[in-house]
Amino acid sequence: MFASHDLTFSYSPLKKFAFPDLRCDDRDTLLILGQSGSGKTTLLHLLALLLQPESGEIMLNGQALRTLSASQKARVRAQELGIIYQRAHFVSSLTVLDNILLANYLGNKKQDKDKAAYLADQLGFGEHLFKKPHQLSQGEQHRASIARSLMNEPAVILADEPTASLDDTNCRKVVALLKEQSQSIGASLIVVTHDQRLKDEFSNRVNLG
Ligand SMILES: Nc1ncnc2c1ncn2[C@@H]1O[C@H](COP(=O)(O)OP(=O)(O)OP(=O)(O)O)[C@@H](O)[C@H]1O
Repeated sequence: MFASHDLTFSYSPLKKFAFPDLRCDDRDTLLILGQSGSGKTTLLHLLALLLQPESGEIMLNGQALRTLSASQKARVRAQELGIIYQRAHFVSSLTVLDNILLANYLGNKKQDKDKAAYLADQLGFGEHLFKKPHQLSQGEQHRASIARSLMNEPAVILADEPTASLDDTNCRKVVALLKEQSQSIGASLIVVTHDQRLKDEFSNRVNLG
């Protein structure tokens, strides 16, 4: 179970955020909707332990995460969190496959090429695995980053606008795959988005305004 309580954060004295409490059980989903600038990415980065909250707590299966050391946070991030960033970040000199396998390497797990190939096929970019990231379209790069986030069977999948650059067909496919994966590995799935198409796909929703 993944939850946050009383999370606050500020970039400056003029820009303060107080986020609603969140809770997402294993195999459950949570959609966080908000307009551009409402703080969706900020919240996702807090949950991903990439930003330090001013106050409040983040709990994963009963463990408080806010006060972990930097190296403990890095371990949780690499092993327990599958993060899909708004913009995909890849090592440009490596193939798409090796970029996906990097998740295993960083999580200190065995590199699983079969799993990478399976996810790439499911996400519709199987024929691009041996290309360099810049040779893929934005949508394909985004799907590659989704595959990378799932490689270590994380306890929590955190997705920032996972469907923003996708047409309706691929949007449905990506949502279905994220749900199917979170079900099969027992993960909590948390999606932040302004994409109103996702409203009907998730029963648990929080609005950031
Ligand atoms: N590093 C930063 N320094 C200062 N202000 C920032 C920083 N990052 C974001 N902000 C501000 O905080 C607010 C929320 O940003 P955030 O990226 O979390 O919004 P968002 O809801 O994800 O928006 P979008 O849908 O456009 O990506 C914005 O007004 C933004 O300008």
